[in-house]
Amino acid sequence: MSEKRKDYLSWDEYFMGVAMLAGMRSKDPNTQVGCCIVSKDNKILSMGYNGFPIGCSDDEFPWAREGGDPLETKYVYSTHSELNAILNYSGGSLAGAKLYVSLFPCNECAKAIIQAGIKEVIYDCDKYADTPSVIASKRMMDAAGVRYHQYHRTNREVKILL
Ligand SMILES: O=c1[nH]c(=O)n([C@H]2C[C@H](O)[C@@H](COP(=O)(O)O)O2)cc1CO
Ligand SMILES: [Zn+2]
Repeated sequence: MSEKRKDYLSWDEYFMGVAMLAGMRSKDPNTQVGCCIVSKDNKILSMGYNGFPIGCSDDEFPWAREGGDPLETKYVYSTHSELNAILNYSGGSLAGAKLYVSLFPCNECAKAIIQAGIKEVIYDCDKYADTPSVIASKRMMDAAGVRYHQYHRTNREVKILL
């Protein structure tokens, strides 16, 4: 009798992989972030990546990180992957859901995560851990009882021919 496959993706690999794939849609030249929101029973509810809002052209709005004029940087225009994933959900409540994201959520996304009732955050990179934004984010999630932990990389390489 043939046995079941052994090298299938774990739930964590699957959802973080989906988050990373969503991030590949980002036009941000410096940081591409992807997010996947999952129900308690492991069903994908929503996805998102960082980009400008609908109607704000990727070709007309600025992607610069710095410069004298803040209005000529991406920061005042880009919607973060986590907020996009929350806003993309049209199915009702996200209460009790888990959120997979390739970069630790900032303080603004933490507010949205908490208010949406999301209870667990699984993140990959935490490259802005020392910034006030991420420190504030962790403080709010700690206070609100949102658990967060880093994704354990398995270093599995996934090859998809597109
Ligand atoms: O939580 C986040 N989610 C998210 O989507 N982003 C996006 C906003 C920007 O487009 C980009 C950050 O750009 P940069 O690393 O160049 O500062 O990542 C940034 C954060 C910050 O942690
Ligand atoms: Zn954010």
